[in-house]
Amino acid sequence: NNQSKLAINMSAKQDYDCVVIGAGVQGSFTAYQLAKHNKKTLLLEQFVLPHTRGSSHGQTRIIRRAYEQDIYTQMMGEGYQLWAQLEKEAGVTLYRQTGLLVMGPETSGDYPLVKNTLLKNKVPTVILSRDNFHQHIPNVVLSEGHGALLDVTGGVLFADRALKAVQDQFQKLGGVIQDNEKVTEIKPGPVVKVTTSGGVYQARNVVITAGPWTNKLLAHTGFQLPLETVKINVCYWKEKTPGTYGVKQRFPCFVVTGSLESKEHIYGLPSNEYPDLVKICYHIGSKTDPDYRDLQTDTSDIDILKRYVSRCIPGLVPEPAVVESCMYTLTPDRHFVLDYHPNYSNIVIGAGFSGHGFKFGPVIGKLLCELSLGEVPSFDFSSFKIRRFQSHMKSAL
Ligand SMILES: Cc1cc2nc3c(=O)[nH]c(=O)nc-3n(C[C@H](O)[C@H](O)[C@H](O)COP(=O)(O)OP(=O)(O)OC[C@H]3O[C@@H](n4cnc5c(N)ncnc54)[C@H](O)[C@@H]3O)c2cc1C
Ligand SMILES: O=C(O)[C@@H]1CCCC=N1
Repeated sequence: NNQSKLAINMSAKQDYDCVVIGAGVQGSFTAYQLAKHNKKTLLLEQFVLPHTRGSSHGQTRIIRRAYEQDIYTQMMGEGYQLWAQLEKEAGVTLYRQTGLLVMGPETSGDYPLVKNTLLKNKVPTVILSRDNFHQHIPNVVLSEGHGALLDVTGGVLFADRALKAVQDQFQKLGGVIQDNEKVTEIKPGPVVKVTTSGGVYQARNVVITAGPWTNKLLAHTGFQLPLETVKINVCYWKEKTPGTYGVKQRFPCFVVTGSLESKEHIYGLPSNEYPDLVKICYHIGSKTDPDYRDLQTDTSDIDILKRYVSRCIPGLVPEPAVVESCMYTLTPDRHFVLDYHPNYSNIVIGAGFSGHGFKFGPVIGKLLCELSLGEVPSFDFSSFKIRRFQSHMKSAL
């Protein structure tokens, strides 16, 4: 019976080269890379897969090279190649090029930084003038004082499909996924002991990619990162005329960048996953505990979105037709954490993807794998090291 199976599992320790904790986009790509390097790898997930309770679910995500900082634009150079490689290996389409429309205060905040990064890194870009904006992007109103450009490489990633593809490839390479197994204890040491609701595992190396639950897991190792988890209301808005903002009509993904004066921080994707519904979200959420996400009921973001939609996207009904939930795990500077655990060099942490990590999944998986194998990382990850938070950190002991 189940009880005795559990008793047998709990007593028999199973050995792996590496245990990856958390089967979101980052853990799944890390496990896949480790298996590609012939490492005996276990990917643990607390929920039954696929699930909708973390940060990687949903049908779509934006992919883009448009960023304020060179490092992300450059990382995505390799990112696109690795996405294409997975598409080829798995025989599925994961990326649809739509372009990414960036709009924002022309001379302040993030817009001029993004423009500069794109041009400096020679990313195919079209700068739109106020005069020709309407001709290229009908049915969107460009706010007064805003500039607009198109990152031609931008588009949609089919997120759920991508997660399944990378997990399938991992298993084809001999990797093991145990879902519905929550990690309840991590005992660091030269061989790390990982206890779950279903068994006990040992590995020379562990990678923690637990998204919003990262600090709950790190508490077992006596360490905490300065992370904040927020809930995002994922809103879908109905087209007044079906197809006006459709992926098939090549309506682009878009981002409205903020500045000190205008705190819009809004982004959207063409209608695709639900017929005639355009996904538009606010990039700032309200603090939540991932185990009680649905108790966070703040909807002030939806009020901001309603005003924006009615002012700038006149072809949509300014009331969301569908609202789903997702979470960001924020660092104070909104940059990722990709590093060794400060006290245990055989535990690697990938966390704090701050609401923009999906597109980087293949690159992050590669880097976390390299760190775990003790290899020299293939790109300079100094911006992502934990020591930048020295003043924020506190011990959980
Ligand atoms: C609304 C929304 C829109 C976004 N849009 C974009 C976008 O357009 N483009 C983009 O690039 N990024 C976007 N992102 C960000 C991106 O989706 C995230 O950065 C990324 O999914 C984070 O992945 P993760 O693997 O770190 O976390 P998660 O997906 O949360 O994975 C962590 C996993 O760890 C598991 N876990 C936790 N604790 C345990 C435990 N004790 N035992 C076992 N398993 C455990 C969890 O169940 C979970 O499955 C968006 C995010 C949201 C919420
Ligand atoms: O990461 C992305 O591209 C999106 C859009 C901007 C805000 C967050 N996620």
